[in-house]
Amino acid sequence: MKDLTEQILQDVITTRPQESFKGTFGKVLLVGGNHQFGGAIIMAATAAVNAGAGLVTVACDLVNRTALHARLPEAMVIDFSNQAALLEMLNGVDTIVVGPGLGEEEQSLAVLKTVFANTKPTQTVVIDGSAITLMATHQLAAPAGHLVFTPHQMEWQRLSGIPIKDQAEALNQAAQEKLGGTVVLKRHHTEIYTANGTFRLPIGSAAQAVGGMGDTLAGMVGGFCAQFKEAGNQAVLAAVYAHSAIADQIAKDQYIVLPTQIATALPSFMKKVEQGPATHHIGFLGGELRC
Ligand SMILES: NC(=O)C1=CN([C@@H]2O[C@H](COP(=O)(O)OP(=O)(O)OC[C@H]3O[C@@H](n4cnc5c(N)ncnc54)[C@H](O)[C@@H]3O)[C@@H](O)[C@H]2O)[C@@H](O)CC1
Ligand SMILES: Nc1ncnc2c1ncn2[C@@H]1O[C@H](COP(=O)(O)OP(=O)(O)O)[C@@H](O)[C@H]1O
Ligand SMILES: [Mg+2]
Repeated sequence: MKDLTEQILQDVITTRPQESFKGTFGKVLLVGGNHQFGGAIIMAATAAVNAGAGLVTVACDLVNRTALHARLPEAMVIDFSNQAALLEMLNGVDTIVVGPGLGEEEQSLAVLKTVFANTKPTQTVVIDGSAITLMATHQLAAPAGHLVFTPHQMEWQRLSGIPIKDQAEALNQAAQEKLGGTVVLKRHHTEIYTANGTFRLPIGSAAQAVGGMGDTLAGMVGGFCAQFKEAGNQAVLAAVYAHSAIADQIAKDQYIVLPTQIATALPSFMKKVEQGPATHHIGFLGGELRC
C-alpha cells in the first residue's frame, strides 16, 4: 500500500484553460436528500460546486428545495420522484453522485433503481451512503460507468461482506476486483483500492468525525472527476487528499471541523495548489484558508 502525498494535488489541480465555459468543467448530477436527510445532499452539492464542477443539478425530495437554493443558488433542482426529469438529467451529465441522504425507504430504492438502470459506460458514478447500503441489502447489480464507491467501514461490511475487524488489504483488494470500481474505504487513514494499486491517506484526524463529512467528500469526488476528466482515478485520489488536508489545517485552531467549512475553504485551497511549489514550500497546507 502506497502513502498518498501532496504531489497528487499538483498532478491533478491544474490551471484552467482560458478558452472555456462552464461545460468545459463538467456537469454533475447529485441524487439524494430525502425528507429526513436534506442536509446531506446540500453538503455534497456545495462541495461539488466549490470543487469547480461547471454545472450542478440536485435530484432530491422537493421539501429541500428552498433550503438548498438559500444555501446554494448555483445549483439547479429537480424532484427525484419525477421519472422523466430524472431520466433527462441522467442522460445529460458527465458525473453522477448518488446516495448522500437518499435514505432506505421504498422511494429511495425506486430512485436508486432508476439511476442504476440509466447510467452510461462513459459516465463517472460515485456511489455513497444510502446507495451503498441499498445496493447491499437489495443485491442490486452495479450500474454502467466508471464506478467510485465511497463506503465507511460499516457500509463496506454490508457491500463486501467483510466484517470490520477483518477489513485488511488483501481481502479488500479482492472485493474491489470483484466489484469492478474504485473503492474509497473511509476510516482514520482512508484506503483507496483501485485497478492500479492501493493507496493510503496519511493525513486527517478525529476532528473530522462529524456527520456530513463523508457527504462533503462524495461531492468533492464528483466535482473533481467532472472537472479533471483526463486525470481519471487520480482525480479521486486528489479529492480524498484535499478533503483531509483542508481539515488538518482548520483543525490547527478548532477542536472539530465542520464539513461545510471544508467546502468553503476549497476554492482558496485549490488556488494555492495552482500557484505551485513556491507557495508549497512555505507550506500551503499551513497557509491561511478562507473558511
Ligand atoms: N445532515 C444529514 O442529512 C446527514 C445525513 N447523513 C446520511 O444518512 C444516511 C445514513 O448514513 P450513516 O452513515 O449515518 O448511517 P449507517 O447506518 O449507514 O452507518 C452508521 C452505522 O455504522 C456503524 N459504523 C461502524 N463503523 C463506522 C464507521 N467507520 N463510520 C461510520 N459508521 C460506522 C455505526 O456505529 C452505525 O451503527 C446516509 O445517506 C448519509 O448520507 C449522514 O451523512 C449524517 C448527516
Ligand atoms: N477519526 C477520524 N480520522 C480521520 N478521518 C475521519 C475520522 N472520522 C471520520 N473521518 C472521515 O470523515 C468522513 C466520514 O464519512 P461518513 O461516515 O460517510 O460521514 P457522513 O455520512 O456522516 O457524511 C470520512 O472521510 C472519514 O475518513
Ligand atoms: Mg456517509
